[in-house]
Parts: sequence; structure tokens; C-alpha cells
Amino acid sequence: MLKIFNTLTSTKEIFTPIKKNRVNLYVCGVTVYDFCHIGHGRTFVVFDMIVRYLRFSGFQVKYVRNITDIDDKIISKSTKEKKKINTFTASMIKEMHKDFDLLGISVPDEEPRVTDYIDNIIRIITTLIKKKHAYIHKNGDVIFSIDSDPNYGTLSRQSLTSLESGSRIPLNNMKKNPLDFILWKSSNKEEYSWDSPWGKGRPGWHIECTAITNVFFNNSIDIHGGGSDLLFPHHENERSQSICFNNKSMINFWMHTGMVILNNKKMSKSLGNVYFLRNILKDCDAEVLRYFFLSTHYRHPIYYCEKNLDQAYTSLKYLYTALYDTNPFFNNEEGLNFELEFYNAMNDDFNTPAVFSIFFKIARKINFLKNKDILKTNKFAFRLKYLANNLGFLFQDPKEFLQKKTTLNLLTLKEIQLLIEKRNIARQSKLWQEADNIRKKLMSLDIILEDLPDKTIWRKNKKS
Ligand SMILES: Nc1ncnc2c1ncn2[C@@H]1O[C@H](COP(=O)(O)OP(=O)(O)OP(=O)(O)O)[C@@H](O)[C@H]1O
Ligand SMILES: [Zn+2]
Repeated sequence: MLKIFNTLTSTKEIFTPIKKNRVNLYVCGVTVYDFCHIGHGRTFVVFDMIVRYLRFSGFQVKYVRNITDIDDKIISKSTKEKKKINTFTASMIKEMHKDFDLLGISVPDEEPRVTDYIDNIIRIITTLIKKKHAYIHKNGDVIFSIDSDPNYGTLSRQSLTSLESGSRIPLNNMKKNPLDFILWKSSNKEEYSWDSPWGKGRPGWHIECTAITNVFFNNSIDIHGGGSDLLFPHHENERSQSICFNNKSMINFWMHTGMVILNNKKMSKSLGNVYFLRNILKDCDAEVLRYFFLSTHYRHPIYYCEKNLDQAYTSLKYLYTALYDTNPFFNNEEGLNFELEFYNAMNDDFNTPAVFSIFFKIARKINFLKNKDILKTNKFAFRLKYLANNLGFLFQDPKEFLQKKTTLNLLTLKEIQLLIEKRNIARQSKLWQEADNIRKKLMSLDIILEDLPDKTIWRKNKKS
């Protein structure tokens, strides 16, 4: 039985979908004004893992992740780069797809761009005004009135009085309550404004998710996700708008991922403390980064540093080394207890760190059986691969994985092969000293040799 931590109730609840076997999942996507950083990688790898597991468990999942392609930062960046907004956002979206592909993040079923849903946004704002949940300022801005919603604040459990008194938003005559937020921002710029009953303008940030979830899910959502940075005000505001518009809330579970932290701060584009995915992936295997993300429970923050990435590499290396020289053999006999443990861990709010320790147990079993019972070894190898594949791991050829974490160039690879051949000849001729010297030379190059009954294999000693 799957249990998910629901931010709305602050408890792990049994997950029951609204419609049998179907899951409507919505996740707030990227504001596309720069390349994607590790923080995005973490959040979207987590939801990719969740989608994979839900599908693996037999649910039909409809996964929608929006793209914010209009906002102040997009406008200022595209102006700086002297590019039309559409051209600029299209190129950023292309780059985002490239980065996410590399990380093995599967494509969502729908990826709506906000600017394609302006009509829907206008319709919702019109209704909110009619229902007196929003008011129009004389400059053409439309503003949501949080006091019109008695439930406002219940998702993020904010004490509104303390927020109001601590709010740095200046109390001017524009907003009735300093926490009221913009639904429609008046603007005359031709390129990024649309006609509306309140004059030319563009949508505020929060209203986009209300509009898009109404279009794709008709306000019936099993899981709504995003990073924990979005809980307040974005998700609070979105939820309030949706309830006021639809008269009820049909968002059952709210899930929030922990932040990737760098120098004690959330990694974010606007703070500028980012490591772009593309730069990290130049030196680091994408599967290692994926492993790093999921080796901490998704609700906890993660601290990015090279050491933690090294740790992820060492762990994956252990799993691939176990699979090395095996022939995974389909079966329904060996390792079923581990499979059960896997389901228990995943059903416990997607506990991937516990899952990784189960993978380790299977790998240890494989290592123990190697050279003793080939068939059993291969059956356990199947179990490990089968379970790991379902979360997007262990798809690579073990030999390739173990050899490619190297900065060696092709010439050196040839040299290694040559030295191994020379050493084998020396061993066959019982020239032990010479064979040992070659092994030492390779060790100085960080190359570890392993003599199997019929061949010698090599791998890099540590991540380079
Ligand atoms: N450091 C982070 N760790 C985990 N998830 C993050 C991080 N930064 C952003 N996200 C998540 O990625 C998604 C897209 O975020 P967004 O495009 O707003 O990124 P951002 O870097 O925070 O940008 P900005 O600084 O302009 O707010 C959201 O679901 C958000 O919660
Ligand atoms: Zn959103």
C-alpha cells in the first residue's frame, strides 16, 4: 500500500487515486530564462522517479509539467540579449530538454507553455472578479484579495497576521491587504502584452498553474508537486485561486521536494549561486548525478559538493562491479525477498535511500555467488537490474561504465591493453617479477586489474 507525505495534512497518508488506477500529476516547471541548474535536476529527477514507480505499480499516469515562458526575468534577460521573447524562450526550452534528456528524465505527457493559455487565464480572472475574489486597480492591474478566502494560509500553515506585519511589501493604496497578489499586470509593451477586459497586460505568475490544471485535469488532481520553495506563496496562492474559482479543492496530495543547497543558500537562478547541469555533466556521468539526487530522501535538502558526488560514483561502481561478467537471467525465484523489501521502501513515501541499501544487499549476494554458482548469480543479477531499471538505473554496460570514468585518452587506453597483454605473456612464461612490475605500473595510473579464470579485466580506481 503506497503512502505519501501530504504537505496539506503534514502526514503520510495512504494514496488512493480519485479515479481507480489513474493518477493525475501536475508539477510546476521551470521559468525559462537561463540554463537549468542542479536544483532543477534534483526536483525533476525526483518526479521522474515517482512517475516511473507509479507506472511500474500499474497506475496510468498523466504527468503535466508547465513551462513559464513569460515573466519579468524573462523579459529583462531577453531584452539584454536583444532577442525576441519567443526566440529567447524557445532556445532556453531546447537547452532544458537537452539537459533533462541527459539526466534520463522522461518527457512529461504534456508540457504546456503559459503563453498558449492566455485566454483561459483571462476567463478565470473574469470569474474571480465576478465572485468578488479579485479587484481591479485603476492602472489596469487585477489583484486577488486573500481576505475573500477564509481558507487562505491553510496549505502552508502561515500565520497571516505575522506575515502581514512582517511583510516588506509596501502598504500602498493599490492593495487592500499587503499579501494580495497580482493576477493580471497591466503593460503596454506590444511584444509581451495581450488584450483583456482590463486593458493590455500579462498574467501574474500564480494564475498560470490554476489555468493549466483546469485545462488538463478539469480541477481533478491526485498529486500536485514542486520544490519546497514554492509552498509559499506560489502554491498557497494557486490553491486559493483554484478553490475560489471552482468552489472546491480537488488537489488531493501536495508533494514538495527539498532544496539543493549551496553555500547555505537555496541554489537558484536569481541568487546566481548555480552549477549548471550541462557543466557538471561534462565531467560526471549522468547516472552518477541521478544517483546522488536520489540517495537522499526527496523531502530532505541536499548539499552539493564534489565529495558527495564521489560517494555516489563509488556506490554505483559497486553495483556495476557486481553486475560485471554476469548474464542477467529472467526468473521468478531468486531475490524475491529483496523485491518485497524494495516495494516496502518505495511504498513508504518513495524511500530511495532505503532502496539503494537493498540494491547493495543484492550486489553483495551476487559477489558471494560469483565463481560458485553461475546460474544463481545470473538470477540475482536479473533481480538487481530489473528493480534498478525501473527507477532509471543500471542501464549501461557494466564494462563501459567501469572503464569510462576516466580522463584517459585513446592512446592511453591502447597502452593499457598492450600492458595487459604483455603482463599475460609474462605470467604464461612464469616471469612473475615482470608481471608484477606491469601491474604496479598500471596501479600508478590508477588502473586496477582483476584476473578472472579466462581473462584479465581492468577498471579505474577512483572517479577522475
Ligand atoms: N535549489 C533547488 N533545489 C530543488 N529544486 C529547485 C531548486 N531551485 C528550483 N527548484 C525547483 O525547480 C522548479 C523550477 O524553478 P524555477 O525555474 O523557479 O528555478 P529558480 O532557480 O528558483 O529560479 P528563480 O531564482 O528565478 O526563482 C520548481 O519546482 C522549483 O521548486
Ligand atoms: Zn505552479
